[in-house]
Amino acid sequence: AAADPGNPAQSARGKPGGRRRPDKPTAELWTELTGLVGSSGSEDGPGGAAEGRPAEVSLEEALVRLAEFLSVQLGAEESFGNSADLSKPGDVPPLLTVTGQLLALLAWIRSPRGRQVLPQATQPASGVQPPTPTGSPSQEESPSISPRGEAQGQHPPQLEEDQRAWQRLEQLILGQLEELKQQLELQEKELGQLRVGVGATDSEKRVQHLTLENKALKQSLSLTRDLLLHWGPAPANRAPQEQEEAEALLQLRGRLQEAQDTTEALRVQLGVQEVQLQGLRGALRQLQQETEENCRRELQQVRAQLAGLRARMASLRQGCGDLRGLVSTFTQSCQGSLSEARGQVSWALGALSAGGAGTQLLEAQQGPPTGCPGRLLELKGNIRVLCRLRPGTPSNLVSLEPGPGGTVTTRYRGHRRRFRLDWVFPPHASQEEVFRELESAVLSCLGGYSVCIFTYGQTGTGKTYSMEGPPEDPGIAPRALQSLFREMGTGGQHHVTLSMVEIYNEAVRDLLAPGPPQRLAVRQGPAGEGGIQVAGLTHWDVPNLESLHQMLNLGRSNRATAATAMNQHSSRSHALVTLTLRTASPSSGPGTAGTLHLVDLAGSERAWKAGAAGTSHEDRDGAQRLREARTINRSLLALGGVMAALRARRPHVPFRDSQLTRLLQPALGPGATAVLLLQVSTRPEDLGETVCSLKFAERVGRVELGPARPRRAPRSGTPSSLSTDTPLSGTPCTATPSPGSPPSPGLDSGSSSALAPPEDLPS
Ligand SMILES: Nc1ncnc2c1ncn2[C@@H]1O[C@H](COP(=O)(O)OP(=O)(O)OP(=O)(O)O)[C@@H](O)[C@H]1O
Repeated sequence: AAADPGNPAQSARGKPGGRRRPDKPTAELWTELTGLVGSSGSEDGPGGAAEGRPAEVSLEEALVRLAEFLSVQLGAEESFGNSADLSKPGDVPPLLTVTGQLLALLAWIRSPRGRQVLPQATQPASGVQPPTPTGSPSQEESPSISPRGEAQGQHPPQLEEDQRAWQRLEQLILGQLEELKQQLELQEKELGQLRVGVGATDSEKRVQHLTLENKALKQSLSLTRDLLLHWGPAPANRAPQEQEEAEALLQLRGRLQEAQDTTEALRVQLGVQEVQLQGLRGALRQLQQETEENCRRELQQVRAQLAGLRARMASLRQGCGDLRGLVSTFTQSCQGSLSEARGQVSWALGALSAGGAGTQLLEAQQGPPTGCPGRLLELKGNIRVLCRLRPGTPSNLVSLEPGPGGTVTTRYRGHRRRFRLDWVFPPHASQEEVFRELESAVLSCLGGYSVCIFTYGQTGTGKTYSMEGPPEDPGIAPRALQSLFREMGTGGQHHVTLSMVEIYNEAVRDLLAPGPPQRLAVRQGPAGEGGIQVAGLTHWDVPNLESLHQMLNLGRSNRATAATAMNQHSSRSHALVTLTLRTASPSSGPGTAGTLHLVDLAGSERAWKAGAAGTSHEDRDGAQRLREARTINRSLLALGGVMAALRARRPHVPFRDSQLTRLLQPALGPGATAVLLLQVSTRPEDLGETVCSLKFAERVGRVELGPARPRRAPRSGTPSSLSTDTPLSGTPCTATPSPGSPPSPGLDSGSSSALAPPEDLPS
């Protein structure tokens, strides 16, 4: 009350009709109260005794006035709309609580027991009449709050009534105490809830509220204690009461302290929980991130595994297909071998029955070769890759280990790469050495095998040199023909035919046609029979080696060549020479039809390097070279695609992508034997293309065509040069000249005038 002396007066002034006593304004009550405080204290108090009042005021009187003041104060608060909701124990204002406690104290003082304990304290020490507390907070609750003087002057029935009222009040106060207890319990419960962990902000507010309440309670209690100390009975008489009060106070203080401690502990706990909560939130966030990350990673792994499984499944499927192919190839090979054996047996039997016993051995020796070399090749299903290095300035960027299973090592753009090939010929290797390695394959044609030898490489690396060679040092083709004719001897057991075409700017031209070369149409053979047909292609019977050389020279001269920056006599086309060797079959059994394809591919080249970059109308030659280079590269690319498909054993092989691959289809079919002679340059400026060529050759080396098997000769019709499966039929072919007759009038002279290239070909 001493802490805020101004407010009571102000609040009382604005509400004259409240519970406040009309004849005693709040200011007056306050003055009285402060006067009491001053008078009850020491003499240096704020002047109560100095105003002439008696020095002693009874405790009861003082409490009555204090209660009166507080009740007026409560009334004022209520009138300003600050009325508390008494149904909620937590909302009971401290002022009401203190007032209630004061009233309880007063009731106790006025009770018989209180009067016994405090006989003097309830009596005013002097003759001061305390004011009548008619404006007490609740007339019903405290009917007997009246000055002690009045009580003394009352009649006995009135006294009894007072006592009953006091008892009621006592019960009421006890009820209030019970309520307070309940409040405390509720607070404890709330604190418990807070402990459980309600929202941090609400909890803090609640804690602050409770702290304030505790503070107010503490203040009210200390005020009560002060009042009790000041207005209590004399030390001698007050001892038991003081002790009791002190105990009660101690209890209250203890409870207060407890509540404070609890609050403090709760606050600390809340702080800890907050920190823990923050930590948990952080951990949760981190956990979420980690989980997301893990999920993402696992998803990626699963996807990768799935992709791997798919790839594996695809490869397994492919492997299955390959296996099926191998099985069928094996079956076919067995059947082929069987029929070959049957043919040989029947041929031998026929020979035996026709001739005498003395000639048996000789004829057996002159019979169809058993094809031992071919049988050796049968075991190698792969395309064989031989590599020949062009003579030139030695470079330390290309090194080699020559011989069978040799290697070529390149150092290109800081990468060292080693390529292993079936055979590596050093730059100084002779034409003879190269052919020796191919001879067995060439001779296997006599046993009915299909053999294809093709040269591949960058322009100017010696493909034509290796295939044709100069007259003084012939290459593979002349040597092969010579070897074949030597092997065949003069027995006339074989029927040899020859055809020769070139593919220039994707046009197929007959290099041995008796007249100007015509563009020929390439078609797929009849459905189910396989193979291809070249309509109008001339097949020449070759009676002897001399005629064969003449024909080859003629075809070679008809081939399109031109001078480029890389090669003075660069072949601008792919040339295919096809030699068919049919055994003159005995009447009792079928013969064989071997085929030898000799393919001199045009060189792969970079347009700018080959000096073929001209595009202007004036530079017609340059434009022509550029066009040639483009078609050459495109067809070589198609050949690479075919090789890749064959190597991967894809069900579809893109033979139709270019004329070159279409014509090579029979030569690269199942059961055929193919040999690639790779020509490379060791010049540093050609290193890029050397590496590309070696890579291509390495890939080709992995292509499996299946075990080689001989072919049976067709019963009739024109021999098939480009399709070993099916004879050319449907479109009539050019009449085959009779054996021994020259192919054309100009053939003997070797002139190309009779078979002059068309106007669009370079002369
Ligand atoms: N091993 C070799 N020994 C001697 N000379 C060679 C050898 N290889 C190539 N040459 C020479 O190199 C030049 C080019 O050779 P060739 O015409 O055969 O190359 P190419 O690869 O056929 O070129 P293109 O693809 O342009 O037709 C020729 O003059 C040839 O004589």
